[in-house]
Amino acid sequence: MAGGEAHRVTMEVRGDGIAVIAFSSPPVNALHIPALTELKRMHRESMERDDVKAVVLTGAGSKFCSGLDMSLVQDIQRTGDDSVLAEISHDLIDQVEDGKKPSVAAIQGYALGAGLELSMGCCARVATPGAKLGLPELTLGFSPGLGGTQRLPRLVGVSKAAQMLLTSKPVMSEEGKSLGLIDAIASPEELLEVACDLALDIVESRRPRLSSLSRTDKLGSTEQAMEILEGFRQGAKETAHTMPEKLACLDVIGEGITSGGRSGVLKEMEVFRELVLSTAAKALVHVSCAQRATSQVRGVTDAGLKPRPIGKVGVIGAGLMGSGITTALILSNIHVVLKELNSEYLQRGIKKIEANLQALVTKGKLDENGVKKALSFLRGVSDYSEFKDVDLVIEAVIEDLSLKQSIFEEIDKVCPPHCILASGTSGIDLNKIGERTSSQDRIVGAHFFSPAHIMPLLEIVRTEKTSTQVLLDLMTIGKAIKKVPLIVGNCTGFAVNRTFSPYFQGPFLLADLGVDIFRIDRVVCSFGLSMGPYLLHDVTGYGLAIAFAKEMAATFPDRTFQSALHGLMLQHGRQGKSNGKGYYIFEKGSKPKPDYTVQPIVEESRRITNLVENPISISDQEIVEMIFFPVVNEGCRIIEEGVIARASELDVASVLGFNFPSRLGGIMFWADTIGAKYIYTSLKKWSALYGPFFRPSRFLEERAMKGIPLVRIGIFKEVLETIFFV
Ligand SMILES: C[C@H](O)CC(=O)SCCNC(=O)CCNC(=O)[C@H](O)C(C)(C)COP(=O)(O)OP(=O)(O)OC[C@H]1O[C@@H](n2cnc3c(N)ncnc32)[C@H](O)[C@@H]1OP(=O)(O)O
Repeated sequence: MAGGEAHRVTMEVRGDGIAVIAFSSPPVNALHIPALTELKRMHRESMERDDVKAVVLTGAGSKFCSGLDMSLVQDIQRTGDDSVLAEISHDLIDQVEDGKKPSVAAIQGYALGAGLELSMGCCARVATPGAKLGLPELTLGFSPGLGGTQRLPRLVGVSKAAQMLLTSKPVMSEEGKSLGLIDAIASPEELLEVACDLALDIVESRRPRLSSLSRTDKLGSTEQAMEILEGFRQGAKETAHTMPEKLACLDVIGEGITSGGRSGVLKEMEVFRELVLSTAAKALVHVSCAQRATSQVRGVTDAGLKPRPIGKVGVIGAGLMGSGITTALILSNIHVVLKELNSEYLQRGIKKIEANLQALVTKGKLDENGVKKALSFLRGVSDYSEFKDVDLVIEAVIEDLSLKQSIFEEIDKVCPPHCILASGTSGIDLNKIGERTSSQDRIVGAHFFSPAHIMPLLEIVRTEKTSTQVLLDLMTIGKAIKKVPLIVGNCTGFAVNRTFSPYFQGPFLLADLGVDIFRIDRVVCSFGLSMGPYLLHDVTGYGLAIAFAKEMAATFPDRTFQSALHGLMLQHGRQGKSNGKGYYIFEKGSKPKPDYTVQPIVEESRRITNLVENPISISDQEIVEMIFFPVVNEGCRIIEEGVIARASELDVASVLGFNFPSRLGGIMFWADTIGAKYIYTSLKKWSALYGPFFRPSRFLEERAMKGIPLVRIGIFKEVLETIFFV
């Protein structure tokens, strides 16, 4: 949280001479300048006071600390000034470690990033059961900056420390205890008492006072330690071209081993500075902050309303989407009545749900008890009799307007008047879906991304009539099932599919210009997407793409490029993965292979479209640009039309809903790293050469001419300040 008032640090000196210093910055006790300044001041005071023998540092509430506040990280990135970090390292953590009196950390809930670093400065740590302890900085593109790379290896050994740092995975306090990171585990009720007792034990020499940075007992010999690091280095080298921070982090640990902890801390600061200011770190922090900012929606979360409880949900349709949505709901202990037309379809859907749960067991994310528990929240039905007490209905049938209209007409009658009526459509106009109901204010879109129990984005589509309460309720249930809810306006394709609609056209236009389709897939993968567009279409099937292309062409006839290729593929008996034959060949047990016998079909499409006489010759970079600049362009239209509230929301949507590389910061952030002017000029050139698909939007043109970025960086701070402090 940004700003000053929400941060509070208190000190209470107990009768036994222990000063309990508690810092509070809800909701996760992230550290920002005001809290750090207060913390430093109070710790210094505790060292000076005669009535204080030792200090216990703790977080207020049920959490210790989630690390440095993200808005502070963004401030450092914006100004390039990280002097504040050196101050914290020197004036706080070093003071905690080397001060006249011992300090003990009492950790509840979690200690992450700077939180764990602060606790490692203490001479002992007590944690609640299951508390998470970790250094997740590498997921943000930089390495720790407050001594974490030096103190962690000295507490848990080089191998475990390198593993924790490189994977960014936290350990629980129980493992932390066996590793030596934690000295004692205590229930939340006893935590403070145990920490105070431990502090007194140190004061009265019943326990040694240990300084993490001076310890060497867990490091082993220099040769052994360097050999361990070399092992990790070999693994990190494979990804070094995209993730250099892993190697840099290992170098910093190495510096501490060969030259001592102090020298390691200095090197760590230098590397932190370099990495935190890199484009990748800026991009990753931007996505993380933009994601958090989506939970503050003007006119919804600040409307003074309380979310209503959602105890029971009706899901209509047990196909791929319906079963995924149901899986997500029952995994979060929400009662679901799943409705299908008949028991055969229903059983098929329930099997899919069971398979979804078993896949989580295979991945180690759920155990058999968890499966049983989740299934106990599910009830399959084939009529609406059990819908009389549901709080929310999510319709997830096929994309057929008249079918959806009749379903909504029926649920409008059978469900209670407070029940939210949501459609899982991925693009049909919600006004049309709810046309035959008498309650437009409770109609809303709940667009999940497939597989719905895994993909984190939930696009909540509002019409002009959707009530604020309904939006708030759906946001709340979205969060409860671990989704990132994004409220968007109602238009064809909504925000995400509409923005990315050119991605379903551009690669086909390129093929019709003579660019090899397998090269297109390779280039898109090297750009950072997990799958190229042709393989994606094989996997998802062509039917959906053809239907969506028709819908886009009907709404935006002036700029939609329609390729004949999918239709031709179907005519030639190629359906993609579903029948094993598409652009790729699908064989059991092996990866999909390009099927070069598809070339005559691609040629046929080229002849039909007749865009150019001879195949064009372009570079890999131009392929990326010709595919993704039109996406940026459509995103600009979405922003201009107000379908989303902030450009950064498209970054979140592109990363979470479309797997756009987070290291590029999302589609609009990436566009800004290239520059609106270059994108505009390129689109203008291609539009003259290859048609209106590339025509630049007015918004892009305006930004290009005025030299204004498409996204306002630092959105997190700005949103929070607007909501909480203005
Ligand atoms: C110099 C140092 O080495 C550098 C650092 O310390 S960098 C920071 C490293 N720390 C991190 O990356 C931790 C990131 N946070 C998390 O992993 C998780 O938020 C958590 C485990 C702390 C809590 O998870 P959970 O309980 O599910 O809550 P979650 O929904 O994620 O967050 C709750 C709220 O806290 C906010 N928040 C979480 N971490 C934050 C942070 N570091 N700064 C600011 N706000 C934060 C979120 O915005 C969210 O706000 P909202 O209610 O308005 O949406």
